[in-house]
Amino acid sequence: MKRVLVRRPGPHLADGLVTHIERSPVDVDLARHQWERYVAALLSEGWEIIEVEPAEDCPDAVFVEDTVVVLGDLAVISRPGADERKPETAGTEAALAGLGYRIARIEAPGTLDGGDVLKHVGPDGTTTVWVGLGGRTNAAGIEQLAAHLAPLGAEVVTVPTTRVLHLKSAVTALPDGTVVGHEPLVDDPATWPDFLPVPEEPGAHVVVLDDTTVLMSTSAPRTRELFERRGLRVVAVDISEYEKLEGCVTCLSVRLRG
Ligand SMILES: NC(=O)NCCC[C@H](N)C(=O)O
Repeated sequence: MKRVLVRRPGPHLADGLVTHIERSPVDVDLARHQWERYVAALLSEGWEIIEVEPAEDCPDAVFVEDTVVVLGDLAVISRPGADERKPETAGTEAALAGLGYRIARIEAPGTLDGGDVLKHVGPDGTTTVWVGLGGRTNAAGIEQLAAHLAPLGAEVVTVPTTRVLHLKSAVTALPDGTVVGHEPLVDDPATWPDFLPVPEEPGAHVVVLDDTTVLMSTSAPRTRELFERRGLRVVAVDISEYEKLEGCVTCLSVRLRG
């Protein structure tokens, strides 16, 4: 079963947080249209869409990835590092509890954003979870996540993240586990022995749709070519209005597998 959580953008999207880049005006109507296209791309790739109830007072709620870490039958509800985003988690918890997931929570003083969590299941079935320690996620949050995931056999590895908002703003993984990133934004590429540098910052962000297909932004055409030369099929979507808010393709959804 391939299901994916998404959350419709609200009316205050343009007021979303911006930390590492200059603020530029967001066209909310265009952003709505881009979100519909993003969801349509997932649907046409065979994913069942599950909408989390909108959180209209939270400008950044569309970045649903930050509110949860899902592994197996467990949903660890995050405690976002930015106070403005803390109310977003209730809707995500309700949606996942409704789908039958076991619920655990990151508690104070821990903070953790789902965008800091990169998971990979190796060919031998071992799960590695790299977690960015930086602006939004603290050591207590990582310790709690590790304790929640340990019974599921996952190994949690802390990765200092200072140059971008979240670990997954810097690196993501291709279907074969190769970790890709735009080197100037990666604190220590040597963390991953098979690190693959990509020529564009948005090229660092992929959503794995199946063993040979990735979803990525149209704003990284040279990286797209690089991936296609490696034999990957690429589905590209324009998410310019979300990129102005330091969002990327990964943060607009949470894939639920199995
Ligand atoms: N996982 C992600 O990359 N999330 C992007 C969140 C962007 C939002 N404007 C924020 O600063 O929280």
